[in-house]
Amino acid sequence: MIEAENLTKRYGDKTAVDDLSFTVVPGRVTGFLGPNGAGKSTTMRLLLGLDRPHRGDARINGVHYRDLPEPMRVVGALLEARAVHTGRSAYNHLLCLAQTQGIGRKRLDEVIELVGLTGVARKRAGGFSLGMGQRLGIAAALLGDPAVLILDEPVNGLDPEGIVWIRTLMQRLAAEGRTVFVSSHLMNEMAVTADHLIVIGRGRLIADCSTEEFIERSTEKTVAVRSPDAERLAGIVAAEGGKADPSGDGLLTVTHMEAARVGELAAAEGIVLHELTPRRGSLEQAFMELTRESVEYGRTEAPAAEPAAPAPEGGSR
Ligand SMILES: Nc1ncnc2c1ncn2[C@@H]1O[C@H](COP(=O)(O)OP(=O)(O)OP(=O)(O)O)[C@@H](O)[C@H]1O
Repeated sequence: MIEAENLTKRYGDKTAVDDLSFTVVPGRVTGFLGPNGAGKSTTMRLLLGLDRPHRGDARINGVHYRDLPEPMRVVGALLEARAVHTGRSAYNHLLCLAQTQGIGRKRLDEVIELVGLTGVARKRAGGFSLGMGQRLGIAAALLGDPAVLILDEPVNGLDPEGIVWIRTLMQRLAAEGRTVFVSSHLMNEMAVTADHLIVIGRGRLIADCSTEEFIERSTEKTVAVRSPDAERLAGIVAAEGGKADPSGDGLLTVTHMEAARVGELAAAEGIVLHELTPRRGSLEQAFMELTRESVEYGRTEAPAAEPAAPAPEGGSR
């Protein structure tokens, strides 16, 4: 469990984290979202005792990070600005870390295998690609078999296969009962990875709820209706308080009315439907909507398009 209580951190006259309180519970993946400069990395640094808050408190499993006797066995972390500029091999890099906490070579081999670096473990880590460096960072985070994981942008630099791999790994770690707290700016990815979201803007809490609820709350639901008699149906929907926008080819986008009601009205009037699909907004839309006020640099254009995340295995989130 991770607990942040009234966390506040200032840099000069800039308040990076502003009276932030939240709890991250075990057994699910909790996504940490916020526009650039919202304070995500600062919050993670505060949780990990790498920075001192001006006010408030951060605890991991009830204890301040600095008071953990063997921190790597309790919390594993991957920080965004990690960069392994080392002449050491990946194996030796992990071995040094393991030795500081009395972690054996068996576990070392396990994590190297787990992150898929077995073939390159003896190669110089400094020459690794961004994606391989990311895997090495994740291996380091997992070394102590910790119950809590704090991962800052773990999918950064990973290819699509790597992204699915880290998603599956995070979900598995959470299913094992661990606390998994992960920041990302890839909304589609978070939508299929995280069960719960903590969203911040300008250092303040904006939302702390399930991913479903976040999308539900912040985007308008629509219904896609296709009918050879779209024009007449649009009039009927409008007369009943809905709004139907035609977009050609017999397609209407209906708002302010549930799909069931549209179907009932069509049936009552003997209007044939070729499609009736409830649609909900995307996490990206919800995020843009909720954080509009708190984008730090007054950005007005949409963020760079993100490739759609493939559906998770065996899930529909
Ligand atoms: N060491 C520092 N000195 C001065 N200002 C800082 C420092 N670290 C962070 N900040 C400022 O604090 C605010 C929060 O930064 P932080 O890196 O925590 O945000 P973030 O949500 O992680 O952003 P991003 O998504 O861009 O990584 C920003 O305005 C940033 O410029």
